[in-house]
Amino acid sequence: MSVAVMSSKYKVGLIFGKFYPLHRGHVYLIEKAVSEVDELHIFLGCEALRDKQLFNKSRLPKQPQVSDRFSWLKTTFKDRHNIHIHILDEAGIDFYPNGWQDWSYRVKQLLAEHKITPDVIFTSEAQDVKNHKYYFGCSVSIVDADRHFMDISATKIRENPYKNWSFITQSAKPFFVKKVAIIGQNRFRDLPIQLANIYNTQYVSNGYINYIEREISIHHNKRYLNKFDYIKIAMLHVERLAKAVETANKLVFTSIDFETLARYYNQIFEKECDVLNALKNSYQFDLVINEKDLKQKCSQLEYFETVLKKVEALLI
Ligand SMILES: NC(=O)c1ccc[n+]([C@@H]2O[C@H](COP(=O)([O-])OP(=O)(O)OC[C@H]3O[C@@H](n4cnc5c(N)ncnc54)[C@H](O)[C@@H]3O)[C@@H](O)[C@H]2O)c1
Repeated sequence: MSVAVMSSKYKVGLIFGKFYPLHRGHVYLIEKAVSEVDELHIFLGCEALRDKQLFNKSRLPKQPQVSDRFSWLKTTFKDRHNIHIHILDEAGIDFYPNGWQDWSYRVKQLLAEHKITPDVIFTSEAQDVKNHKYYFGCSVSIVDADRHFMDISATKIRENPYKNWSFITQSAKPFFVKKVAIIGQNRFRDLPIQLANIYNTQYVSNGYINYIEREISIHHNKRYLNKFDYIKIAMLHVERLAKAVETANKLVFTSIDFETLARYYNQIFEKECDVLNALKNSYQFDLVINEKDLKQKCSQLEYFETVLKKVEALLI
């Protein structure tokens, strides 16, 4: 039995965007567009000064680089073989909407380079239709101009990524996840687990901590962990954190940071460890709370409330 091959409305479609950051409204536009074309080309527009300005105006915890934005698109559409992603360097062109002529010229150069002849441009910006038609001479298809289907914009996400978390694509979320280390002993040790439960997210455990603390407190001659074990423990922790970030809900919690680990090493072996020191300086936690830095003689509830307040402040 032969299967009828459905023909697309258009052969080649284009989409332009900054994807700063990539959200589900963009994905809706792209998936809807690709159902009307044989091949879809997405152009990720980059302009260093504009991108920096957008970041400065935003409440994003760190600036997404071109490589991040490219990788969000690549990851999201990794199984969509007729979606092609290109980087469009917009350097030196007046910012939208003042540079249409130069901008379209730059786009046309890139299209020629890749031998792309567009039949249609997809956008949700009704005000751009006239210019797209004029400069590219092809059809323009408007998708959900009023954002009925996915009521979100990248501006809103930049203003508050945590409030708009559900709109950020799964591929982009790890970039925004904040890492929190809550360090302490006894009942303080439960706090990162409690918070992970409250925030419906991941706790990254490290079963070696109890061991290490025993080695510090009991000064016997026999050591169970050698210097290399410490490096292995640190690397394992980096790996576990990275894995947790992949599926975390805004935050990940753990009970050790690398500064503490380097200090323990120092105490035990009475020397510095270059690997742990490098990790301590390069690995960024967004919040580290150490029991010893908090007011002493607090009740468990007071500790809980103090720490919770600090964590809440990360998501504002
Ligand atoms: N320099 C110029 O004069 C000029 C002119 C035209 C275009 N441009 C460039 O084109 C790019 C346009 O980027 P942008 O700001 O539109 O990017 P964007 O990343 O905000 O949006 C990308 C696309 O997704 C659509 N979209 C956004 N939210 C949506 C939602 N909720 N539902 C459905 N669709 C949604 C937008 O309409 C756009 O078509 C930029 O790189 C800009 O510099 C520049």
